[in-house]
Amino acid sequence: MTRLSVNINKIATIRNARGGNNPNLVQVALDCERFGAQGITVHPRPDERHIRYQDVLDLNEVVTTEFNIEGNPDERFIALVKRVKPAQVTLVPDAVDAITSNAGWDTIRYADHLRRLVETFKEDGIRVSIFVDADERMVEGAKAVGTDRIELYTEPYATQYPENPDAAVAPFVRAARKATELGLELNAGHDLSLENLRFFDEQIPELKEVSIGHALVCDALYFGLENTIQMYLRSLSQPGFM
Ligand SMILES: CC(=O)[C@@H](O)[C@H](O)COP(=O)(O)O
Ligand SMILES: NCC(=O)COP(=O)(O)O
Repeated sequence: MTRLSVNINKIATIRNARGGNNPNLVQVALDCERFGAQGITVHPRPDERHIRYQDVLDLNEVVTTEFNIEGNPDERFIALVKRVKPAQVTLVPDAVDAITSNAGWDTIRYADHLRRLVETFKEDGIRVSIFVDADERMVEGAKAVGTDRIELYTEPYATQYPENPDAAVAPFVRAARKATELGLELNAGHDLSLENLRFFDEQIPELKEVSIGHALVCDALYFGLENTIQMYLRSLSQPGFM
């Protein structure tokens, strides 16, 4: 079964556009859960352009599904995650000026750094996931630093999917098999959408969780949030939806 974690960054983007509290991020998170989401993902960035650090504290008071905090593990992020102790932290190697995440970790080059981070979060009982490209060497490197899970960076899949779905998914299938062989659990995310999600999930039965934000919020403009979440759930292997 693949679980759906809704990334609510873009809800915060809209709220911040006017400086007030509309839409109310906490209420949207609660509604996502009510509409079937099995997790809430946030990705605070140092400039707080969407999710603010205070949002993470506020959400932690109310989220009852899996709370997943993604981000670049700078000092402030580490302190926040250790304070909140979410179900899962996803480590993402973002450049400070990146528009969005655009690559996975080089788990070999940064092995010592990642090993220390994994240890510090595991001390607090937080499940750790490392964001990686669909590259078997990077999966092996992730295993070597002690992570529980990896999250496959799916933007390259999403880009190639319209022209050649089989070729697009092939490296992800290989990376997923490698992860399973090594005993690593598997998440995926970035640019997954109603167009490309079902095929990805069908080809990778090992998948535990997808986190989806940008496309889901765009779809919600047309279909409404409740319908949209149900449509994404129907694209995944879910008991009751198959
Ligand atoms: C790690 C990942 O792929 C997503 O969290 C993505 O980076 C979303 O961040 P933005 O909403 O800032 O684009
Ligand atoms: N980890 C990926 C995520 O949370 C959402 O990415 P996107 O759907 O906004 O591209």
